[in-house]
Amino acid sequence: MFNINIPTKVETIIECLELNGYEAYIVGGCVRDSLLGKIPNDWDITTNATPNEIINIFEKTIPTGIKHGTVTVLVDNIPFEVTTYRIDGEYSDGRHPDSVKFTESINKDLSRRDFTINAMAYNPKKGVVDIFDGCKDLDKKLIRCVGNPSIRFEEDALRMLRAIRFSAQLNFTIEETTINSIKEKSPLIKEVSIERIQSEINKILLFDSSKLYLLKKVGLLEYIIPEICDDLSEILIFTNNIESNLHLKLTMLFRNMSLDSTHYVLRRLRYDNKTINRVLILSKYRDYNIELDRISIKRILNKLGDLTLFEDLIKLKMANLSNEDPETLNLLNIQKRANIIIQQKECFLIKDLALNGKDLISIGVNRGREIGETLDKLLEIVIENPELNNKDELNKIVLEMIN
Ligand SMILES: Nc1ccn([C@@H]2O[C@H](COP(=O)(O)OP(=O)(O)OP(=O)(O)O)[C@@H](O)[C@H]2O)c(=O)n1
Repeated sequence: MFNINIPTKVETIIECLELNGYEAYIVGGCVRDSLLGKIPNDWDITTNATPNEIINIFEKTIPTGIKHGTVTVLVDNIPFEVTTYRIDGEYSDGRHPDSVKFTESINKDLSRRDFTINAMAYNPKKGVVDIFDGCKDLDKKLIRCVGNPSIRFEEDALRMLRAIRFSAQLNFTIEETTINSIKEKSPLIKEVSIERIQSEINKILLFDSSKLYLLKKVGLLEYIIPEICDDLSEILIFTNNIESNLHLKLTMLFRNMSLDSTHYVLRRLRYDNKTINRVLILSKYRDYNIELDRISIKRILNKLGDLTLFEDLIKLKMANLSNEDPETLNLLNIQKRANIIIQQKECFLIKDLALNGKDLISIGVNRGREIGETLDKLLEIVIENPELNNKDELNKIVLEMIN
């Protein structure tokens, strides 16, 4: 019998439910990850107690998803999701079950789950409940639907993307009937909300971006990002080569697209403004030629706004080069010099000038556009002559400018 090390708080919840006459198991991802020797992200508990019964048993609960049978139980203020065994109803929108029916049977609850490796439950006294051979599939490194794949994907079309995400996350293969069914059902992905799709795409990119080729192979990519379908194999050489960081991966993924198209696709995929801005600025300066001299480095630091994006730009440029390429060494030296510029607090942004807009007005510069133009000129002077970045010197320069 397998033994899973369950956190004490989770064990307390299971024991409490049992003492009140109910069954309780940990279920899904935490069983899968524990059997793989990985630390689970979270511990989900499933029980035959109804949501009201769960609320009555525990001191502190939050009815987080009562419609779907989920109650959050707080143990020492740590939240755990406890869900009543359920059989889902029809998913007419391919997203949410129209109705949720509870059941008394753990086996029925496991039957409605997506993949065999996610359809196992565990109880410290009873061991692993594994009616779909999830353990065998873990050994064989296989992602296989529970029962009929077509039905599973019709219930929730996102599961097609989840299959590819798990294959990226665990480095597993997708079993043949499951993959054939994804090929057949791929148009159903159009029914799924873009937010859920984006979240899975991000995980694929971060776990193993090379698995995006599978997305194309099964026909899903043409519904999600058709713009990159044609030259995907070339794009992936670069995308796989860059560190696992979302905006770097996205910048590489859209490397053959114009800035306007990149912006359009990122908006369509509902990325947040911070991610969009980072990808756009990195895409804009990806081919910018940075010289080793401090002035050139400060100019690009100014365009990017901070050192982190500068480091990202260097990483992007290096990912396009071989280790032996002399440009690699040059880029490393540029990076070192940028670090020194930052350490020495040299000014490359208007906000770091020794004078601000208010100071300029008091010196006599006209309000409005002239203020911005003067600050731009001062910054250009200070980038070339860092020693002039103090109030007295800049005052003198401004007075000369306006007289
Ligand atoms: N579309 C879905 C989503 C989830 N599940 C089931 O609900 C469990 C929990 O789902 P989720 O938290 O999304 O994923 P995990 O399997 O826990 O994996 P991870 O935390 O690594 O994302 C899954 O294991 C699976 O049994 C499902 O059958 N169909």
